[in-house]
Amino acid sequence: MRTFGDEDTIFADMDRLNPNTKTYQPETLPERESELDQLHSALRPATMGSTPLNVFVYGPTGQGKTVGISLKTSQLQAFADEKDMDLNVVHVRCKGMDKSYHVMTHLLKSLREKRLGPGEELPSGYQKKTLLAMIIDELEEIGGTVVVILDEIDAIGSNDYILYELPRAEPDGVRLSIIGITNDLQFREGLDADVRSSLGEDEIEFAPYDANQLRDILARRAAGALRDTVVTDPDNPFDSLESDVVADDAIPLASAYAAQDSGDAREAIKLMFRACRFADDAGESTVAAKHVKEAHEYLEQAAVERGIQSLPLQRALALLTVTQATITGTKSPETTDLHDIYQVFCEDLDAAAISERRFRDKLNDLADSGILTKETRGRGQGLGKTNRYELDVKVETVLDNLESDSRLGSFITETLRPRTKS
Ligand SMILES: Nc1ncnc2c1ncn2[C@@H]1O[C@H](COP(=O)(O)OP(=O)(O)OP(=O)(O)O)[C@@H](O)[C@H]1O
Repeated sequence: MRTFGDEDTIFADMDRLNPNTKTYQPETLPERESELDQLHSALRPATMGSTPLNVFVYGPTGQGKTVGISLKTSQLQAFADEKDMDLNVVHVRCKGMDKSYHVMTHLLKSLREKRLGPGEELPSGYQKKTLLAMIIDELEEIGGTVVVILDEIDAIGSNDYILYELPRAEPDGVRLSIIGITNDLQFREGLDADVRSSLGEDEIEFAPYDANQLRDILARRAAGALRDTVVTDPDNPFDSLESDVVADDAIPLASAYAAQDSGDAREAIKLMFRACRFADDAGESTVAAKHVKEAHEYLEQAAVERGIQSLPLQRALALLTVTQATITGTKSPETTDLHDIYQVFCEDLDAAAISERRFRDKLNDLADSGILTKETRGRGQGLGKTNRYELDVKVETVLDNLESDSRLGSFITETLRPRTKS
């Protein structure tokens, strides 16, 4: 067994490469200079005793929205504290709150904690209107300038009561600004026109990072995280990176993978972090492209496994039909063949079967998420076309990840698993 403490490591400060925002928050975001300038301009009225503007911030996941807004509002808070101005920032993460009501209870709790300190109970049992009145009262108790950040606000779906009412509330003696953040572009498009115009007095887009920006981000985070690794010119982090630990091609490869996926900085950092940990755990002194490749495969596999584990029942059953066909050696089965297998499975499981057309949609969903491959072929002259499906993952991966599902577990153990052994 390895012993703690006496191992060599390539890390100087591991937290700097940890993508978890609670573990490490960057002090600067040069790639978001222009977006943060726009936010600056919306918040600046607060420094002059006026009301800062409401802002709607949108862009895909992992683009520095949360961290950027947090940097800018902390800067504003520090300024206000220095000048003895009455200003408070309240951050509510709406993820997992599926209604305006939940957002309101959490907002009220956060506002109370701002004033009274941590440990406030989540209010419950109130009517929506009463809750709104309580929020307004609490804002008035706090007074001065209050910036409310509603992060991942798309969680509330179409239930946008809070987004309609809050910007219209006029608490006495309070200069209120609301910053709504979302990574769901459809949510933004689908907002009521009134809500959009009052909440989005200013709208700021965080467009996806390109590969060069990701290279700079990774270079800055690697410097400081890894031993003997420094950036000598902050304006050109990647070009000026000097390192005894990172091979020249490692960061470009990690950035290229992330840029090709979605330009997500969180993914890029996660990939680089994993590559560094692989190298470190193997006792190697250099992080090379091979570690990045290994990390990429590892994370892709982990994502596929999570995807399989969270499949709804009908999609999981559709996947099991292709798995069954693979186990029995049927090459490229057609939808009809798979639907026949599916009906037998449904009988065995005592589950209601869906039509072949809907079943085909489930197979296509699985192909879209990279768990199956789909090929459309002609059946021969005048006979139309047919879709054929194959697993894009190992049989074992499917069985291992669905076996813990309470609806399917014993069916897999008793019916499918034994066939893999024959
Ligand atoms: N320009 C940057 N420089 C350094 N790190 C960055 C940069 N942009 C983002 N990050 C890092 O990437 C991760 C994701 O950032 P953040 O949480 O702010 O993204 P987001 O746009 O709010 O994503 P989501 O919509 O999923 O909440 C964090 O670890 C953050 O520190």
